[in-house]
Amino acid sequence: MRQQDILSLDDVKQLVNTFYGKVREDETLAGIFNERIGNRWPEHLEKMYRFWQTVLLEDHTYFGAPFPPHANLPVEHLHFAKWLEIFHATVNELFVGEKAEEAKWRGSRMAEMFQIKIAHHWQTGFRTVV
Ligand code: HEM
Repeated sequence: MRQQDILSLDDVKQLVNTFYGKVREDETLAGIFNERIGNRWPEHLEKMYRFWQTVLLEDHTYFGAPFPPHANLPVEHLHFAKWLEIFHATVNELFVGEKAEEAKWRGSRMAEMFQIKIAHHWQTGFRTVV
């Protein structure tokens, strides 16, 4: 167990690899991820390193739009609750400090925002993906 903050790209990689390792074994989430990602896991992980590197280390390497790939996923509150449970547990297991808190805070805010956008997306008949 390492108890230090998330300070480098190697730390970000460790967080992302450990998190998605657990996701891929979780009965609620594994099927949803595998169905969409198929054999593109290496690319997905690379993208997520860049996403969290941008958020936590202020190294701007991610230029995507996070929401659109989630708009049509078969997910509801219970999936986001599970995502957050695994993400928070992974951060707590590996890191401690300001960036570790920020990672959990950011994950929670994004999960909240995605759920609001997904609800809106369904209500408006799939017209909005922004
Ligand atoms: C129920 C919860 C979630 C599920 C099932 C889920 C699933 C996925 C899947 C399948 C992809 C890959 C899409 C593709 O490449 O075809 C993806 C991409 C991504 N996810 Fe999630 N996700 C969830 C929650 C979150 C949360 C809370 C965050 C924010 C921290 C997040 C951030 C991202 C980002 C940044 C990408 C890459 C977007 C891009 O293509 O640029 N996801 N997600």
